[in-house]
Amino acid sequence: MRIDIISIFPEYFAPLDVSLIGKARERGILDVHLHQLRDWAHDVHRTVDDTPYGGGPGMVMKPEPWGEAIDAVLAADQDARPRIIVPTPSGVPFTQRLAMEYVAEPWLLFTPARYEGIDSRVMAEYGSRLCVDEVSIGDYVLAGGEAAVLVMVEAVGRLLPGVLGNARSAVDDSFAPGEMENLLEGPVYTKPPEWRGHEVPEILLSGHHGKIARWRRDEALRRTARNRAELLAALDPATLDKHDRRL
Ligand SMILES: COC(=O)COc1cccc(COC(=O)c2cn[nH]c2)c1
Repeated sequence: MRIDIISIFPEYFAPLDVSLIGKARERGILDVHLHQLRDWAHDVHRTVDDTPYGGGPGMVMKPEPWGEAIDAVLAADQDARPRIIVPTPSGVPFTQRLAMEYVAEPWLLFTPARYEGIDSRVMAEYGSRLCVDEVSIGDYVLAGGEAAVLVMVEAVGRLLPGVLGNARSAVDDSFAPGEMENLLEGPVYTKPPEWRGHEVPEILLSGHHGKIARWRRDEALRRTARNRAELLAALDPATLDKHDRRL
């Protein structure tokens, strides 16, 4: 998978050199290209923003530098087209399901904005011939989209085959489509069996896999009811067996 990121703070993406994503890059599973937006701002001050038409607070990112930067990225591979992802509070929710859709894409282009956002004509220009997604990682406003890009690259990158290693499959994730979809992970434990007077739930030491699976689902349902009751409402009743309904 190829990922391109255009930003006025490319140094913000140093974390993509370490840990899981860093290793995936070393192993050639992931190919990340960073671009400094100001390289396409040709005035002496390399200006990328200006005051908003219609008035209002803050500044808007000018269309010209973005247009030239995106054109330059697209020119990197004439035979392919990237999916463009714009982090914004006004976007569709970023979910595990969307991450699974993105991991199937051969090429992603992230365009994190600063200030009040990018002149809307930029995405209109590319939306006519490419897939342009405005995506939100949550209902809050950041100073820029760079942190949102880090979140999405990690959520997508960890799903790439070979990144998590055989010990761990992303299929078992919370929110992953299927049995655990719309359920939060329950508690997890490891050695020692007793720590500062706290014991590991007996069932987990029993080796009885059927009962352990049942206990884990119960704990997932309880935690979901406590922290995200609205997700329970989204649960397909057909997937709730009589035991669940009793909870
Ligand atoms: C076309 O879209 C744009 O121009 C982007 O506009 C903005 C405006 C303000 C802040 C941001 C950065 O993203 C977030 O704050 C964000 C993403 N997810 N949750 C919060 C982006």
